[in-house]
Amino acid sequence: MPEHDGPVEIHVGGAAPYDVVIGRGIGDRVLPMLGDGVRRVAVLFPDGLRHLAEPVVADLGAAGLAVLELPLPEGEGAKTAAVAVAAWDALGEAGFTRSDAVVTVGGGATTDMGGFVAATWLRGVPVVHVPTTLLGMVDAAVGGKTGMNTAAGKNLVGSFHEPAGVVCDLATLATLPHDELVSGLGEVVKCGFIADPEILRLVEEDPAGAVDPASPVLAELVRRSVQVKVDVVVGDLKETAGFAGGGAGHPGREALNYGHTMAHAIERAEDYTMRHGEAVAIGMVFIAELARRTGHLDDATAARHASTLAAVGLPTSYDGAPYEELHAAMKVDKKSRGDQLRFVVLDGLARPRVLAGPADEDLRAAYERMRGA
Ligand SMILES: NC(=O)c1ccc[n+]([C@@H]2O[C@H](COP(=O)([O-])OP(=O)(O)OC[C@H]3O[C@@H](n4cnc5c(N)ncnc54)[C@H](O)[C@@H]3O)[C@@H](O)[C@H]2O)c1
Ligand SMILES: O=C(O)C(=O)C[C@@H](O)[C@H](O)[C@H](O)COP(=O)(O)O
Ligand SMILES: [Zn+2]
Repeated sequence: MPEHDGPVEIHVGGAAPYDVVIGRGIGDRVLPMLGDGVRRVAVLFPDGLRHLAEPVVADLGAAGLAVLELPLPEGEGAKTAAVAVAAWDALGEAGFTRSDAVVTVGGGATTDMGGFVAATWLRGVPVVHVPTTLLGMVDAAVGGKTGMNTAAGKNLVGSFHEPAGVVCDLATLATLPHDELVSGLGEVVKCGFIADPEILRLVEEDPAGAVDPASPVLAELVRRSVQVKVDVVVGDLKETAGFAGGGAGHPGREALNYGHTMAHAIERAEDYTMRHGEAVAIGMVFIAELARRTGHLDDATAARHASTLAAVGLPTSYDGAPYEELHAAMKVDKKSRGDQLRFVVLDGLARPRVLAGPADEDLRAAYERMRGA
């Protein structure tokens, strides 16, 4: 996406179609996405990002909409039942009806919680997402997965609720801390491995550009990653294709969970203090080794995981929790069926498939590789 070009629009088809707009200085695209009938809007944002929410609030107010500002706790602290209850109470007090809507401004934690509030209030009101992290733009804000964590694990409560639109304003990335930008690259690289190897080439060719919020390389990575996500979710919004297919063919939406079975276990072991994209990076190194050991993936493609992730400063090893703890946490992953763990592995570059019930010996060996052993 060359710098001089205008915004790019990626259409998401299906029963509730919407657009993802990617560009710079495009905050004014929120209002038209809300539609004509909307009278009131709740804007949810982390308290620390008030400066990014304010222009959106002002724009909606200037158009005559009544705006209810709902500041949330920072980051993962927003994804709790208590925060959902507080938001529902605020909407109830303000008398929000089905002609009202939600707008989220923030990272993936904000779009997950704001999307969940929109999905559940009156069984669903429209939501427009304005992701302000790389990870939110390329992944969390697109595709309609919403939710929160429980004591048992990551994202265990939620629903599918597609947004009415997504506005990825690359200008907001200017204030994003470097480590947060790098974390988003975890999901970008994931898209490269599961579907679009050109992403890997771009990252490997110019790792400095990949982590520069002003670079055209990053803009192109956002565009390509959003396209990967859109292509997957339009075919399998509710993530049923992989199980229905018995593991033999493309896993449908479960492909987007590449690296996540271990990643979510690590995040829980770390009490959600590790960034999601960092955990996904480590989880991909784990799963690449499992795929290699079980005869799915060649040595070079498996090794490429750690080298590409390390090139942009992502972690590739983790030894903070014992195998037994991580194994127990992986069992509550949504891909599990009964006692059987199911993973997304690669049968080769950009060829995802499901691996069900791998041998404990292989899991332990992949865990040892992940520990850097
Ligand atoms: N629903 C999905 O499909 C999906 C996909 C991927 C990830 N997720 C979820 O997304 C979450 C991670 O999202 P994230 O990586 O965006 O983290 P995050 O939402 O926790 O944001 C990270 C930090 O950056 C701050 N921040 C955000 N934008 C900023 C900006 N422009 N300038 C300065 N600071 C800014 C936030 O306030 C926060 O402190 C996880 O909970 C993960 O499970 C969901
Ligand atoms: O959109 C999806 O589907 C994904 O799996 C994208 C993931 O990057 C994301 O972290 C998602 O929230 C994980 O979903 P979960 O169902 O494992 O909680
Ligand atoms: Zn993820």
